Amino acid sequence: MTYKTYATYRQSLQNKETTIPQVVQYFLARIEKNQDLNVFLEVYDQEALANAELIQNKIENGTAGRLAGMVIGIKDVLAYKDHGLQSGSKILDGFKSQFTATAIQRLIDEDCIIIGRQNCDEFAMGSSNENSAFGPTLNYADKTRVPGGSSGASAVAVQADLCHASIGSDTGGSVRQPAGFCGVVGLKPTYSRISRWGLAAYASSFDCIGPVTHSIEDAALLLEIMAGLDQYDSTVSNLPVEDYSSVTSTSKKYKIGYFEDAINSEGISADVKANTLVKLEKLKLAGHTMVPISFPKMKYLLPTYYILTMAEASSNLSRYDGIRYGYRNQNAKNLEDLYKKTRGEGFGKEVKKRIMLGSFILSADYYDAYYTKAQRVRRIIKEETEAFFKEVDFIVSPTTPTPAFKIGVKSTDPMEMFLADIFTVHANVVGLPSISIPNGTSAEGLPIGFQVLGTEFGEKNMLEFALNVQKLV
Ligand SMILES: NC(=O)C[C@H](N)C(=O)O
Repeated sequence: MTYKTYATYRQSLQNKETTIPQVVQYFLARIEKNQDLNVFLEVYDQEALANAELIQNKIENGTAGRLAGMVIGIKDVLAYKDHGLQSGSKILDGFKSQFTATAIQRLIDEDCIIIGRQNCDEFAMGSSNENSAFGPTLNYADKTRVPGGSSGASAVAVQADLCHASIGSDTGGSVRQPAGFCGVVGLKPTYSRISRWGLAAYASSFDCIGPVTHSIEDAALLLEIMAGLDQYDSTVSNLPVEDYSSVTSTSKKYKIGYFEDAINSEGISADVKANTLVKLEKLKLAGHTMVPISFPKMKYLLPTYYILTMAEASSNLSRYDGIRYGYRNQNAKNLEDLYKKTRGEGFGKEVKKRIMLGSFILSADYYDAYYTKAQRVRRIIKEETEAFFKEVDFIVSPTTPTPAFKIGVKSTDPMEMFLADIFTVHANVVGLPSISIPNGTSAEGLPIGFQVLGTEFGEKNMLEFALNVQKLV
């Protein structure tokens, strides 16, 4: 299907070149045909078709909302009332949401169509989508490779044309890293820009909801609709939501920082390095001032991120006790046995590992050595990053050090797997907005991503700059 941006599709609806029911039928057929990708855990076909009819009528009588007929898939960590929600885990077997996430409700209120829920790493813990209780999702560019994670299926859904856009979550790169691996756009807003109400908690001081789209324009539009104050999440910023969707490309000149040492380091594959350097050169030729930044503390990003997220996860996931949600072991002898058996059987390996490490990090004897120290380092990195932004307007990097890797090659080596997040975790550690946009392919035809890190609540400028980067030839 030819779909560039929601605006062009909306135009074709207004011009009666297509109808919403036709579009939904098209996606349902694509989903059916591409089942081997293992993207959707559940498809809401009948409901989507019924909504398509209703919203088509609204188009015809002029009452349709801003997203009329946009077909959206949601990652299996987002609540949608009366629909299944399992966070890619067996422990939530049979669980149905009793309310809808604020971000999703705002999209529905604008007449989008939710087509189904998408596979992901269990509780969003992973960088390859291999940690799902429902099996791995395949990258559409090469089915022997991972799509990235944890919102891997959300990225493949857009890449393989199974829906117009997806809504994922990004705790350490979970939207941007798969977007980079799949050649689509992934946006993580400033922490607290979008309400987390209805997002299954992983690491609450890092978690952000974000869109995966074909275009920067659609990412801007979805952000604008999802963002802003919410009575159910007191951490949401009260800064006014800007009109992100009005951004257009400009010829403004900026000061652009880049981590020279990281781009030239050994861990970066030759094709990622080559495409990134070409982009930096084009930015320079376009008249921007390129500023190499030295960031020796970059090596502390991953340890800080993983220590703090595991600590938060061990606390957040204590609620899955076999009593309140989903799966329950039926042969337990007493309450403690019920907890043990349910959690032992319900959680997968990666989640158990992180709960155990997180509990250790928070234990009385080690709290200061790990948790307190990591919080201090987080603060130092935040201050240092703020200092960078006194000198530059944006910081750019590849989204990932390599293109998508083969299924299975990193699943036995956690350090290797964590390294896939080296460029993306920075934004989450310091709470800043960041976007991944496509930056060509490798010699083997695998997508490569380019990442922009912006300033706090500077989404509008960042989106405008991303459009300018995309335009460079
Ligand atoms: N959730 C994320 O943002 C992905 C990250 N790789 C993690 O496992 O924590």
